[in-house]
Amino acid sequence: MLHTCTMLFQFFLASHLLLVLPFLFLLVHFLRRTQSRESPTHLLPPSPPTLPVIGNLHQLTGSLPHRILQELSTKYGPVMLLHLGSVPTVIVSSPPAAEEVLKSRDVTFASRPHTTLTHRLYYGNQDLIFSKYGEQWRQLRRIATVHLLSHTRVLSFRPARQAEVALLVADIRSAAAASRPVNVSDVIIEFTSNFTCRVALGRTYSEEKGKGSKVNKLFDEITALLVAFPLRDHIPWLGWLDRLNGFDYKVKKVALEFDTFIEQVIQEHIKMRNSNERTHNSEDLVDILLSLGDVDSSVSLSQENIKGLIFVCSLIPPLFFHLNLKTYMSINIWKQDMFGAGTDTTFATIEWVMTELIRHPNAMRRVQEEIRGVVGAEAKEEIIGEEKLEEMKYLRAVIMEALRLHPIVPLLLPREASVDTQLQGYHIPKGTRVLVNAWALGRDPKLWDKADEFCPERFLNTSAFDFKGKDFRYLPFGAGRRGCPGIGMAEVTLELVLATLLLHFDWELPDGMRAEELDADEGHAIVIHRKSKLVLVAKPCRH
Ligand code: HEM
Repeated sequence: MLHTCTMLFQFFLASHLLLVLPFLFLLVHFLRRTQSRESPTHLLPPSPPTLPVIGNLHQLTGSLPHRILQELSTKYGPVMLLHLGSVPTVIVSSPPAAEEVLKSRDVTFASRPHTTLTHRLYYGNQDLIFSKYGEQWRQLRRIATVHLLSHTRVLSFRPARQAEVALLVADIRSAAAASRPVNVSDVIIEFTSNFTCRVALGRTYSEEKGKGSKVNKLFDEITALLVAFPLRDHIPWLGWLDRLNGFDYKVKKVALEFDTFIEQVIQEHIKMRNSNERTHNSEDLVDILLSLGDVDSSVSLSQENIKGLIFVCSLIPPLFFHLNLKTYMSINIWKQDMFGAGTDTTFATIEWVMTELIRHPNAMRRVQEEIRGVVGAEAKEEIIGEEKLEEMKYLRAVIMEALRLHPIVPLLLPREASVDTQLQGYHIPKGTRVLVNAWALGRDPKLWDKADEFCPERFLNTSAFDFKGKDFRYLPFGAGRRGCPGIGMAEVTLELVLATLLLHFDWELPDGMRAEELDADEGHAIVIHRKSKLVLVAKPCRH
């Protein structure tokens, strides 16, 4: 009896379900349509058509990514969704959208995506640049701003800065005396790498027999990996191919060798600290990191944190630069990654400023007059007093304008939405990557008068812009809580080097080349350098 009842009930239920299901289906469909029409909360940003598996990757070839993305955004809008393989990536290229990412929803977008390489080379992302937003990042950021890159610390590096600037001037003088053109790119990279090496490690390793070539080889391997394209990061289901083609093995091997090297640097510093056998006068960044626990009880750093901080504070790249500059150049520095947060960026900026000044003789004349006027009688001295830099307003405007046209990290560093959120009314699912196209913002004719022209005057007599991202049209150092913490260090280095070069020398193009013939092509990289090296003739100036 019970069995019959159950059968009848099941039949009844099934026949009703058959009637009810189409109705339910229509209801859900209707609700969905009403919701998407009435509220934009589930509307994704516009997107160019995608191909299966690779998404929009095929559209990113042929030119530089920031230029391609700028062109696409004129068609698809300032908040545009691309699929890089299977990775949803939003590109932002208007001031209100940038402000939402970097200011009003800063916390939501404060994480960085992790990739195979950053995870394995950057100590499981236990560094500052690639840390997810959270307690670990907060602690590392505090250490960087309070202990490593504070105003007082930047001042304390003055002797190292001045000593290296003196060597730079001597180098250029000797080229001028021999009537040789100066390879400005080479001398500037040597300066920035030597300076950072002094500040960071307090010494160089170049003179150690045998070690140089071993470390060079390691660096060759890292560079090769940095320009590779791990499938796992963009098309995860093909990740097994990374194992099959040996990529995973190489990354593991290089990460291990690299760790052994950093470990050795740390051990040398510990030994020196214990025995008081310091070979240099002031503390370097490794010393500071190692003694942090003694001076700040709130700091607790793991070995991985220390190594990660050493790694990102540009302590390693300059070392390699120093070990063998020629090898470094020959293995193609132009393809370097953000590996040298401090070194590479400062070097590339100086190169662009000199390029624009040579192409604009009026601006060159004006900035030289300013510098020579401010320095006055002191001009006989080789090195400018750093307190004089404050007075060089036009020089600052020149640097700002060069960075508007050539923001050397044109897409900033990638961010990631840590929860489902909104951006300019569009729905942004958790995990979406976000790139802010600072290059497009700086060149937008709707935002700037004569947007493609070099015109430093636009930054004179105005306090509307700064390097911290006060105005979202101008973001060469990013903005918000993940904005660049090295601005203070970069500013003084850039100003001192440029003021010195422009004080002591008049600059010309070689072989009768005309200013309009000098190219300003950009190389392929995350930090954008000139494509070719900048070679100029320096004529010592008697003031
Ligand atoms: C002209 C020189 C420089 C430029 C143009 C520059 C630019 C940038 C940019 C665009 C970012 C990403 C910001 C964002 O995502 O909003 C960044 C981050 C960073 N920069 Fe710089 N930078 C320069 C020099 C330096 C120096 C000298 C250092 C330190 C020695 C440094 C250390 C860092 C670090 C650690 C981060 C990551 C911060 C974080 O994720 O919390 N930078 N920089």
